[in-house]
Amino acid sequence: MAMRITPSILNADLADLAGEITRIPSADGLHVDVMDNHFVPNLTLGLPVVEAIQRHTELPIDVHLMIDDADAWAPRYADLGVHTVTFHVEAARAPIRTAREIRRLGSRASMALKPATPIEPYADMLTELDMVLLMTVEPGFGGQKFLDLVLPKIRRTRELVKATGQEIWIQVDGGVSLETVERCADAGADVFVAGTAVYRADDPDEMVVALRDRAIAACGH
Ligand SMILES: O=C(CO)[C@H](O)[C@H](O)COP(=O)(O)O
Ligand SMILES: [Fe+2]
Repeated sequence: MAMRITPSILNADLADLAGEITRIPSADGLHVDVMDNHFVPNLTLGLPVVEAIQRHTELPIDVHLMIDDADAWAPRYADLGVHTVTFHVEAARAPIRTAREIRRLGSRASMALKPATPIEPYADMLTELDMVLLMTVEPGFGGQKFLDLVLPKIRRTRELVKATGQEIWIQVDGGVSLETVERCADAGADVFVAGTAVYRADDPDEMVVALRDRAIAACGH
């Protein structure tokens, strides 16, 4: 199973995004955190900035929407032509329709769950998704401590994904580092967001490679 590292630019120098992106050529994608100060108590960036980032990178862009009214906003990001659009199920009124709309517009559809949101109620809609994002911190801020209590949900999600017979990626986001990446990979994750670990490293690209190597070594599924 391929292991992918998608660094978050949340803790990069936001005034020099173009420069920061060139520091991680080995990344498998670029994770962009969109926050609206309603769904989470923090405000970052939106459509115009994502559109501008697209002009500066060949990396697949993975947009993580932490915003209310996900049904209305997610298709607008897919419309930009980004690789993946992730919306939070807690912010969606019609997650199946929204996932289908993202796919219809040509992006991969992904749904995120906060740490306390169970996966079981969504088992039957997994086939509508290309990726599930399991938050390993409460969304809103970079640099938080990894929540081990999410590990059983990662395992359960891997079982449910296996049962579909489809290739649905499982992404973890929050507190992923050299210390925690193995636990996530062993539990069944195959896409890893790392913000602080990558952008606070002396050599961010070396860290991307090191995280991927550890994930591959620990892959227990
Ligand atoms: O979605 C997020 C926060 O809500 C970020 O992607 C995440 O926190 C990455 O930062 P770090 O690796 O520092 O935890
Ligand atoms: Fe994120």
